[in-house]
Amino acid sequence: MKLPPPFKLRMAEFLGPELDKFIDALSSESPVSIRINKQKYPFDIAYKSIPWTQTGYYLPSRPLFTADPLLHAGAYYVQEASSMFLEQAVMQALPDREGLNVLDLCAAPGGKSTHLISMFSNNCLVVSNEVIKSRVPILAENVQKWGNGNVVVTNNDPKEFKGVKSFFDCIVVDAPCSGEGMFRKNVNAVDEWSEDNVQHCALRQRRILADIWPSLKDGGVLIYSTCTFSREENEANLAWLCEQYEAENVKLDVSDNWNVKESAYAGFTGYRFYPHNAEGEGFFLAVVRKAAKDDIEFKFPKKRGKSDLLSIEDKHTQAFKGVLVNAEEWKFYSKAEEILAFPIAKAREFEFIYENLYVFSSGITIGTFNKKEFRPDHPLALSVELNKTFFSIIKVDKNEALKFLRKDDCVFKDGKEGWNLIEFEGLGLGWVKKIGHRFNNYYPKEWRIRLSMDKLQ
Ligand SMILES: C[S@@+](CC[C@H](N)C(=O)[O-])C[C@H]1O[C@@H](n2cnc3c(N)ncnc32)[C@H](O)[C@@H]1O
Repeated sequence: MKLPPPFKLRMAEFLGPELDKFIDALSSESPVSIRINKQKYPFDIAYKSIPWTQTGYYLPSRPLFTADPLLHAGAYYVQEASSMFLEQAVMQALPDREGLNVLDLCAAPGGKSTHLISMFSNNCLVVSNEVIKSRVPILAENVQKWGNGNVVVTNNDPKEFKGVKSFFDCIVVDAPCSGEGMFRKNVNAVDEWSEDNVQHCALRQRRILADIWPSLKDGGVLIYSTCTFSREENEANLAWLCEQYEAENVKLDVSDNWNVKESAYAGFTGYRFYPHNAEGEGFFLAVVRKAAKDDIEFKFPKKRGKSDLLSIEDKHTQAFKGVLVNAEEWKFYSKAEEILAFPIAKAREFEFIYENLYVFSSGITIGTFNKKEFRPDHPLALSVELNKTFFSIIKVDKNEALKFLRKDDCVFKDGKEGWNLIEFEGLGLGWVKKIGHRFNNYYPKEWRIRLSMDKLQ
């Protein structure tokens, strides 16, 4: 790999005699790793575990992930190992995770969001935001596959969070960066690297931090990460943040065996992953806590904003309430034709997000009533809250699952007239509607597998 000389000089400053090892590591194979969705796949995993997370594993080689129906069912997420260190920041800085409001500000394609969702249960609200419109659908897809209903996917610029002041207990800023830590995985990042770009990224990151800071509650935690090594984009930005605002640096306990490097700069401590030390790509993470003032209770504004969300009175929910297990813990809403559900525990917060931000998808979309017929929505099939006794189930093998996921015409031995859930190894994949001998495949066309069956087998 031909590295830009000024980049090498910068790395020599950090690494000294270890520079050659670092450069050698950039020419070695990247580890392949996945993070398991324990709510969907609670089984023992035979692979080597990633030490800084309870649900991450290294695979011995890279399989054709597209050909695994379990990936499409949301049983796991393919994610770079270092970035799973987010779990340590959350677990250590927020040991009590009850009733919190959480924001993942730079969320697409959803690696950190799906990880956060696994750490914050239904009495918490998770807002998963992405500013770039074209990247929002893949984020929503990954969140929906993960299957939890306490999540709102939004499409807003950080400065548009102005109306959501002092609301979040935790904000994750996985900032757009110069990508030095991804040189091994993405050689284009090497060509795009320049000193100017590092400065440009650092300034953009400061803008993002300054824009979102007012949305963090007093005493709240901001977790900042990048996949780059430059000090300007990492410690220096956070030292600047603590200088500008009232915030303190939170230190984490890191085991020596993980080979994560604690870095100190201008009195600020962060955690660095170098590919020749830790088993993963280059990564940086640091945590700050906003100074706690006397009154840390968030109060909803008296005047409500506008929203297209209408709550459905309880007496009108009987026809579809049974589709969720523990339906009494969910509040039902209509949005245009659609019925959706959100945990009652966070219903007011959920409505507040609708009143203030541009919501792309949210909660569990249950379905629509068309000419009095209930038509289930795709996310319901993927939901961990689905009450399977409500539906007829067609269990499929791998071959049938792949055909279904390709949106091919399918014929099944079983199945009742009407809606049937397609299930692979106990996990919902989507819906078919049986009409006479025909099965209409309702897998979303934008999500379908595009590889041919012979390439998948
Ligand atoms: C490092 S990636 C996020 C990866 C994601 N957190 C994950 O774990 O899958 C940074 C994200 O920031 C978004 N982004 C780009 N410019 C931005 C800006 N000015 N403000 C906020 N986010 C931005 C990018 O579109 C990208 O999705």
